[in-house]
Amino acid sequence: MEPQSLKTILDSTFAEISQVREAFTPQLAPHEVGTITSVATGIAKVSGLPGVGFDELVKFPGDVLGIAFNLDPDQIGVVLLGEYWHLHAGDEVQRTGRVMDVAVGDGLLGRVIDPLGRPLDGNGSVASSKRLPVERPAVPIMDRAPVTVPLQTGIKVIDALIPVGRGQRELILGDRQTGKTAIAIDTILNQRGKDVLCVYCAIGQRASAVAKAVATLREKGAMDYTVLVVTEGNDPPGLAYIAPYVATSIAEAFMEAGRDVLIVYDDLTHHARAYRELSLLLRRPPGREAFPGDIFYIHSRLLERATHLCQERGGGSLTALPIIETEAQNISAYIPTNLISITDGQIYLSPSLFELGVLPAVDVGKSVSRVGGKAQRTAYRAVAGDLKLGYAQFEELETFSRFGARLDEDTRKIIEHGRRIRACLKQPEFSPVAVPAQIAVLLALTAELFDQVPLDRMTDAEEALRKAAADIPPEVCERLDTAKKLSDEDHEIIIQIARQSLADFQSKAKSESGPEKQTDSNSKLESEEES
Ligand SMILES: Nc1ncnc2c1ncn2[C@@H]1O[C@H](COP(=O)(O)OP(=O)(O)OP(=O)(O)O)[C@@H](O)[C@H]1O
Repeated sequence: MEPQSLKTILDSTFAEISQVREAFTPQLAPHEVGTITSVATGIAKVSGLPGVGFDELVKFPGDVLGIAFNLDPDQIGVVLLGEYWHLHAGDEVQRTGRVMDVAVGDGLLGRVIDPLGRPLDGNGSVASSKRLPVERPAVPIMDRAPVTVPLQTGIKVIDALIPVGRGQRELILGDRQTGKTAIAIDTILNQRGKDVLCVYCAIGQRASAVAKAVATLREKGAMDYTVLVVTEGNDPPGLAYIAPYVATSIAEAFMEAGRDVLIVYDDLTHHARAYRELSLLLRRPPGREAFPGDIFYIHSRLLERATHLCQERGGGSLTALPIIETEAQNISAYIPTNLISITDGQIYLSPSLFELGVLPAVDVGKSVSRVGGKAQRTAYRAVAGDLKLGYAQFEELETFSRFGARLDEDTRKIIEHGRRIRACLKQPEFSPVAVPAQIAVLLALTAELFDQVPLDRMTDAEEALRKAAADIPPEVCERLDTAKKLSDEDHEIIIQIARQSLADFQSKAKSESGPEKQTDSNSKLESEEES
């Protein structure tokens, strides 16, 4: 090599090195690291993180995350969001400088995830480009619109008597094993083809119950428009605590994109219990039933996020169906009363009706929908008043008649009519009924067409009428959806169809039984009275 060229090479190398040296600016990022002082069930106490913010995520060894919850001057209380068996006092804890967020968007549809967004369905990672914080302020009042569009549940008793509107919050409450989940799942199934997306949030449920819900949704083809956020009973309480907020952020993202969304929280009793556990471990002062003072706030903050957005914000809606489990039918316990006062109505499921086989076991007298009536379709409104009155009168007289009191003809008629209303409102699970079929059954009921059908044939008669409702002309079905009032002609068309389909049952009733047999139950009552 030429000496000249060697010098040139060395010069250029030195020039490059000095350029890099000049461009280099040392970046010292302060990294706050604290240490665990103690670990308990689902929480950890950490010292040495004085700058940590409220709700900030902190990272423990083994990539376990936690949320800074109690900020005391000398140490912080952290809610752990993962398995904590390997954590010990003295382990290092790092700040992350961010709050908890979750992946949102269409990529989540059909997926089953845990509250940290990790897939539980074995279908690989969730495809999503957008993330939203888990805790978000509710939509301001000026951006909200009144509830005007119905959310059909497909359950006759609810759509007719306790209607739910899109953007409403309707509580489902009842003792254990009374069919609360079944109502929520049926409502999700009924949204098939109705342009409503669903989010089902299972909180602290048994693994078998979750597996059953997932299997049902899958089998009935409801997964295409549903997201499931799942925590099981043996997960850390921190996961149960954040699960509904995560699910709500996922639902809100759809709502803000102008979609109608339904969210089910199954159930908030477990959520309240998880929060109580965390609060007691963090030594927050206990209040009524040992729940912390802010238990009302955590639920109201959650449910306030359900709303109907105004047109300027896209017109989307988020309907919430929170579920609460009562103990010994005590609906005036602390958490149920809180939730009743936060929501816009409640559907109460009675264990006594469940035992009698009246399913769904909705106690109409204790259930109410405060805003849904305004959103209800007019065809329902034409029948709902009579139906409610007839059913309420029946319930009152039914109890009375059990004492063997002598009943006059009018009273007997009310009781017999009421029994038929109850029979028509019965419905097996996972079989939502379409609007025209529901209207046909309800109109036939109020027109007293079922009153000549014997009670033991009511199930068949009702089914026959539902099938016959397929003959309602499409233009009439359309008007049932849109018309301001059910016209006399449409009313007559539906009644005619009902009359024809019930004729068999009625004539058989007459020919088989004659007048004596028709009043079968009456004679039973009379014989009871005489004895
Ligand atoms: N309409 C119905 N027709 C027939 N069976 C029903 C109906 N609704 C609910 N069931 C049955 O009742 C049982 C209890 O229902 P479900 O699990 O929905 O109740 P739950 O109140 O959510 O229970 P839990 O308290 O365990 O959460 C289930 O076996 C379910 O199949």
